[in-house]
Amino acid sequence: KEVETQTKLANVVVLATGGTIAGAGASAANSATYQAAKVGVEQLIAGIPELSKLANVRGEQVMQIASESITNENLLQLGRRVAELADSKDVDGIVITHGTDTLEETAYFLNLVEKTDKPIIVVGSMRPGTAMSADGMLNLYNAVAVASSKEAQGKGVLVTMNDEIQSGRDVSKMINIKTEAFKSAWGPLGMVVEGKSYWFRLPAKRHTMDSEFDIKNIKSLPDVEIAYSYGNVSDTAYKALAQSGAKAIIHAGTGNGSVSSRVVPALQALRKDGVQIIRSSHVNAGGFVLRNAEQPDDKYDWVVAHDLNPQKARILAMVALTKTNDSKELQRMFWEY
Ligand SMILES: NC(=O)C[C@H](N)C(=O)O
Repeated sequence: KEVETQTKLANVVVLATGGTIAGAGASAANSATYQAAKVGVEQLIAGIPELSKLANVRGEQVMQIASESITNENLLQLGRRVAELADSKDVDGIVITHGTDTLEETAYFLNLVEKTDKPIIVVGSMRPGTAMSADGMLNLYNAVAVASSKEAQGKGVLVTMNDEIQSGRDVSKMINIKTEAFKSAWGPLGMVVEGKSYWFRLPAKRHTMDSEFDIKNIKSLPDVEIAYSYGNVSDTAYKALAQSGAKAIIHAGTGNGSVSSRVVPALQALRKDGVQIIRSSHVNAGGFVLRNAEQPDDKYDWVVAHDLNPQKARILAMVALTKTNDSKELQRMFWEY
């Protein structure tokens, strides 16, 4: 009987990349002062014996970094390893432990480029494992639970933080320090409680199997940069980014992705020089930028990021630019993904 149940367990691989979930502080009182990316994947898994009841879990250390330092090369390396594992008959689900600072970027990237129905869950923590009320253990337990469940198949890349199942496309780190840091403007997809998932909605945007992008065809990612807007902003950053070789600039705009009259002429000139201009918004709870509202995008040949925040817009722009440099095609992609 025992053996029979064992063989029915799903095979889940935990790919560890670092972050606070692998962090360690000097004392249990250090919930905010600690070093990220210290604990290895074997120790993370061994720290949660209950995982063995959910799945056959094995770990791989892909990198060991704080996620603010992740590079495009790191993204590609991780994406390729995920694709290899997803192609393997012996793997049913993949969990990626990750720092929370850029977790939303990695989750969205994988959501765009991984051609698989198998569950891919990205997870992190707000407190290191050495702190009182550390959240990593439960977040990881929940990630393995979702990764080993049939219901998670075909729902795109998911994020399990604070008992919630979020779409990797929509979710964003909205606050630091607090454990309820990850939110989506459109709400979570479900909840995980005691290792069981409860679903309430599905992602509406194209992802994974339904995506036109494939990590296997992406050799490198083009340089896409973000410029932040505010009162009294100048065009210096925009020009400097273009000069350093940016193929597209994400305008992290105020409000509806509005552009200061001091910056508009520079952006018109950069577009004429071939740089793609993509208007996003840095409002905290989720922007909503529409074409030709605030600025005549049709006339200037600019693109709008719609509800994607600047850092997610950068991810889609990089992936999209591997296929096309046509602004109309880029805009289509920004509506569909
Ligand atoms: N909570 C965290 O994981 C923050 C950390 N700086 C990281 O992203 O790696």
